[in-house]
Amino acid sequence: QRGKLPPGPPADPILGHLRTFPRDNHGETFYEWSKRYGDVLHLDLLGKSIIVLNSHEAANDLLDKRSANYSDRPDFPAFNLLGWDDMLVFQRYGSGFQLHRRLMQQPLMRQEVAIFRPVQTQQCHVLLKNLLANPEDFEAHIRRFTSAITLEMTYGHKVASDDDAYLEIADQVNIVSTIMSKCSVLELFPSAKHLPAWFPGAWFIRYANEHRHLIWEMASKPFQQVEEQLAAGTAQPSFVSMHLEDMERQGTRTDAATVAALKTAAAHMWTGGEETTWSTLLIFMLAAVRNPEAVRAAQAELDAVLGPGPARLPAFEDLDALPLVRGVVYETLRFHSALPLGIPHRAMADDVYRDMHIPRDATVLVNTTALARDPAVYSAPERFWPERYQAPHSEPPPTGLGFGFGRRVCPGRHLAEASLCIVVASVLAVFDVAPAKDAHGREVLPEVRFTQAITSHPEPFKCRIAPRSEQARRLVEDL
Ligand code: HEM
Repeated sequence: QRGKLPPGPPADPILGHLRTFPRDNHGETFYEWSKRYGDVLHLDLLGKSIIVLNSHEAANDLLDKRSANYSDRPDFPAFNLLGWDDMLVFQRYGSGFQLHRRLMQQPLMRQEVAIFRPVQTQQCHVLLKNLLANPEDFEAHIRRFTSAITLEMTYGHKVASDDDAYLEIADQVNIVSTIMSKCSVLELFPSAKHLPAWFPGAWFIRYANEHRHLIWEMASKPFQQVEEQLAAGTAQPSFVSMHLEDMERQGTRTDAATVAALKTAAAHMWTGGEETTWSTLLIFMLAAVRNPEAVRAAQAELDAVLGPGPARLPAFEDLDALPLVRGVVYETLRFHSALPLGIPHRAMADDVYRDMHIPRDATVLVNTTALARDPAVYSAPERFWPERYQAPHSEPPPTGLGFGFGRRVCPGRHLAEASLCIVVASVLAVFDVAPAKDAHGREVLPEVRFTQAITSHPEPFKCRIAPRSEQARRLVEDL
């Protein structure tokens, strides 16, 4: 039986919510609307149903428990223009999805990603050295960290210096990521294709046409190099080499479709993993500057485990003994998501939820801004409070709001969490992060302002990063 559509703000009979649909700060606006109309909102965009989920309960009920109906994606005309329709993240639910998902998921399972720890540790040490030498360029150093680990994990290519030729390819990828990060939420919808040129966002179509070739250039060169290295017996273990060797053993190495899928999956490690990890580490830096108490508590924990000073740098093996450091990572994910509205899901069939009719083909968005403040899950949600995840509070980690739901949950989440934990632990172990000072020597707390797009990170801000002690400085200098 069909119930009524979920509630929402008043709509124009023809344009629906096109005029009221927020141009920016979508999460905040949807959150405000949810307080008035309920945690499941319905919006109409030129006849297209958009469902916005604003609570953990609704997101879990629909996207996890009923994932058979909500694991599809809507069409992404703008990204299709970039030639990205083969990428797992944009793939419709079906056999292509299963193949791509298997390729991404298997080597990125919790136990499997431990193989990448040496790469993450080594590049984290490069990051510490760069932060010590040139702290004001922290954004660029974090970018170098995410590019270097991605190149080595995906293709086994070790970045030895800033002149590395592959970093040029990584720069191209960053251009593509910038394209993605500039794409506004409105452009996610099929109606974007029909928008007149004057409409904010239609510029993307032209931009996509001009830059489509980049992604394939970036995918081809390093992939081909791994193939040559395997033939010569010189390949380093990586996502691509491990898959190609497996395919050799299983006799599928000559299957052009599987090889093409692997090439796309490898490119996806960049586009899916690089920008999001970089954004989240910048969100951590902003949170650290603004929450000195939480930082001090985590540093006291680090000193207790590593020895005062600290006596040594943290390693992956220490993380189990550092619940507050992990709490800082969780609070970072909750403070602001690198994907504030997740990646849209699609209802494959009509559904009824709490007497509300969810129409077939509706686009389903998760509003992480509302989930982060969900009073059923988080107490004092506005507080950056890493202790909330420990007993006796034991609030749940922000897994869904950080990494998504159901069969589309982020396959890179274990890898991403490992990168975040080792960087957060290492930076806090050796550095103090404080607000920058103005001309009069007064501290200026950076504002909480994020870029407004599908992916999101803090607007550029200044801070002071300095060694916590002479001992900390020596530890980094000696790396
Ligand atoms: C902090 C870093 C990261 C964050 C916050 C993040 C977050 C997300 C979110 C929210 C989704 C959407 C899930 C859904 O639709 O319900 C997603 C999907 C995805 N992520 Fe991540 N991610 C991160 C890192 C990575 C990494 C390192 C990789 C690859 C190695 C990766 C690969 C993917 C892929 C391929 C998808 C699409 C999955 C699908 O459509 O089936 N992500 N991610």
